[in-house]
Amino acid sequence: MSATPFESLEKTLEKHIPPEELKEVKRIMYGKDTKTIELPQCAVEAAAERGFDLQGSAFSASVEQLRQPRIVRVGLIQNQIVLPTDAPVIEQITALHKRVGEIVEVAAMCGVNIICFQEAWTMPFAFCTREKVPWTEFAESAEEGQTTRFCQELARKYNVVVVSPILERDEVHGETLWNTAVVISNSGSVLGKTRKNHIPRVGDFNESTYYMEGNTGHRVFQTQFGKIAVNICYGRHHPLNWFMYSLNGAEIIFNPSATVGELSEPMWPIEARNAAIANHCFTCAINRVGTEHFKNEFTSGDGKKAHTDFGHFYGSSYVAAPDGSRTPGLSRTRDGLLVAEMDLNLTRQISDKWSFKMTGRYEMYAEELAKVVQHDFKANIIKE
Ligand SMILES: NC(=O)NCCC(=O)O
Repeated sequence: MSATPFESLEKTLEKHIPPEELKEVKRIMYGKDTKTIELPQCAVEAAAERGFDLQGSAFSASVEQLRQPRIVRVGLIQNQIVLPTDAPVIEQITALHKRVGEIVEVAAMCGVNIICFQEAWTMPFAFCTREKVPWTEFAESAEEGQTTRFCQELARKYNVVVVSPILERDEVHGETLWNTAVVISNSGSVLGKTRKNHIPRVGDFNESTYYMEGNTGHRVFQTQFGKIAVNICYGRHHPLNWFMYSLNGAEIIFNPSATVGELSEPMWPIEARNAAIANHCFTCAINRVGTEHFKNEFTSGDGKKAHTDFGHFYGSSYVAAPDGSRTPGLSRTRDGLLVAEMDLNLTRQISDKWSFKMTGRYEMYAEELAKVVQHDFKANIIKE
């Protein structure tokens, strides 16, 4: 990182563009303006004291004659690891529980109903190393692990749905490891789990060393606050992955991620936002923050010199709405909590306007895709 870190795109635009032009720039780049939510003073003070970025934005929707608004507040948490990566495993996990717990407390002050953490939130993103030890020791049972028990307490205490993405150890199936999001109801019970479908094979993201492609399909969780799904990290590059969650009825799709500036930053503001537009739903993109250093050097066979860090995880978590609008992003460099208020009625309102689900030619795609996946498929190219 440079000496003066680039804090966020929004801050730079606000600093350099005159107000009248800024309005137009934002209209084109960010869509219909979101409203800043006035958050309680106690939350603002706690965030300042605890050293994290706190932002609140609300999306607007039309008032309908036959349905009441369905207002939901979601909370997105992005954070750095707390201890060095060579600290004892249990101490690293406990320190992360403590840090995220104090941010969740502020989310509760802000009236958040559903909260989601970043991908593999209880550990450093050690998958770059390809070392098994001690990283596999961070894996836990989705149903009974200490992290799930911790989240159950949070859910009960604050009446909040918790989406907790962890490295899962599946003892029932021969200790298989998975990249899993556990969904905990606001009652405190484990509603279920959903696994990452797509494993990256790019740069230092050597994740296939650790866990397998998910086998839970595109399940959607009916919560008290709406129907939610979780498309974990690399799944955001796969439009059909978002699409399938949406076909199963997801109104909000969370995308807990871990990705670095050099690899994906220009794609970040586009992909989840495009998914919200294409699927008439809300999407929540969450990325971790900071640079994580490892004891042993590693390479990824890409010609780069051996190194001990992944690069900078750029945070910038945001929420996008089906009308194409989006919130400003959280900081690129600091821990943060983004509170976004939405009326879920907007999903149907935009669906009625643009009708992508009606105009999509699914039967034609299904027929053609069935042929494409055959080993003897021949591309449909007409030649002279
Ligand atoms: N964690 C993960 O899947 N990262 C892959 C890199 C990216 O998707 O930008």
